[in-house]
Amino acid sequence: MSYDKELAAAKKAATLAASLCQAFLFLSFSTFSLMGICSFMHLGCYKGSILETYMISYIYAWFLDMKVQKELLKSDVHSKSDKSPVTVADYGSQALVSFVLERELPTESFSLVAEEDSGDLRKDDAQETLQRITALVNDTLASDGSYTVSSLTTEDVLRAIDSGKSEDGSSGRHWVLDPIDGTKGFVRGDQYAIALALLDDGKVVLGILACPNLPLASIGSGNQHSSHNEVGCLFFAKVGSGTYMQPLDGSSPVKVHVSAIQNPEEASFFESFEAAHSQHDLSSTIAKKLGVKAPPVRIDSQAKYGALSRGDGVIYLRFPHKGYREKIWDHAAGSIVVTEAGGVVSDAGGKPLDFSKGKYLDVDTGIIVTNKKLMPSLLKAVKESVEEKASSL
Ligand SMILES: Nc1ncnc2c1ncn2[C@@H]1O[C@H](COP(=O)(O)O)[C@@H](OP(=O)(O)O)[C@H]1O
Ligand SMILES: [Mg+2]
Ligand SMILES: [Mg+2]
Ligand SMILES: [Mg+2]
Repeated sequence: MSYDKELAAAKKAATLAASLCQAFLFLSFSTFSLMGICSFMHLGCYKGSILETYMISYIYAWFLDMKVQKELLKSDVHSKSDKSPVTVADYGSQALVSFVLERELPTESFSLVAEEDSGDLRKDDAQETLQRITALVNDTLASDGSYTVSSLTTEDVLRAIDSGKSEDGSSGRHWVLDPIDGTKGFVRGDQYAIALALLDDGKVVLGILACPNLPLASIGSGNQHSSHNEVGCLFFAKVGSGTYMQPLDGSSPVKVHVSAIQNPEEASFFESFEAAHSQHDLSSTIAKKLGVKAPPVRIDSQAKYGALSRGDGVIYLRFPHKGYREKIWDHAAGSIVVTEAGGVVSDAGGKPLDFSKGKYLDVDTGIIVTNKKLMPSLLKAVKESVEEKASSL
């Protein structure tokens, strides 16, 4: 099975969803830039040329932005029943990916296991939000121009969000989508990813990670905010064919490989930015035991898998706090991106991840990722550290 058609469709869907997300952030920024200009002129500062005024206003607006961007985004950030955040862009991205996959693969039956659903958007008080989502989807489709569709209605968008809705991944083909992975990072202006994978009979056969804020250059030394770096990476992997990375603007892909570092003293490791998502103290004990010298590189989302697949770091450690159950959309795309680049992804007991059991991914204690050479010593350090932590409680 080649999965070439599916890969092309998935790349297109994830790339368009990435544009939607960036447009959402840009619009948020522009709204406040405009407010900045208006406030500046209102304050009676209009004395020089139009250009000068514009430039000074822009700087003024930029300062204003820095202060209020979080406030602005709050109006488009909602809280789900589990208290986790979801934004207008999460829903828009899911609707768009679902729309593009169905358009590009009309002859295939469509089954989608995705993070979001339309439940909250069907409530009376969500109508304004639903309209903003619909406008964002329509604007993205219009600026892409590939599909001759009249504008989608709010009902079309609700239908697209729930289209193919499925929880069963044990047999047949199922798309697995996280429309924005790392929503907290997205809202903060940090890393996030659109993560899309295809399961065939319970196995991940292709995966895409669109990481709009990830520098094209290595973030190995933790320079994810470097202003010299161009950003926007698309990672893609197909079973048996390796992993590639290309700029999100569409330039040529290059094949990537995990780092070959075997000496932990030269290795750096990734973990979640959010301490609530992973036990940082446990990772630190493991790293020390292993002999890792570098401090952790903490970034949001499956951008960690992407960065590891191209050798920016050597290890990714994820140990959710007790009671949390991992979901397949948080790891399906990332895991194939790393394994096709030569890495290994397992739970803390060394078992491969099993994506065939529906939306949950039940793992022993946590998820660990590294290259083949380092995995045995990492597993040993993990086992000892987990036992030590358990006996100290
Ligand atoms: N208490 C918790 N423990 C572990 N993971 C959690 C968590 N709460 C939320 N998450 C998951 O962590 C993901 C982000 O991963 P990371 O910490 O690597 O950035 C979230 O994805 P979403 O942002 O798609 O909801 C969410 O699924
Ligand atoms: Mg979420
Ligand atoms: Mg996620
Ligand atoms: Mg998400």
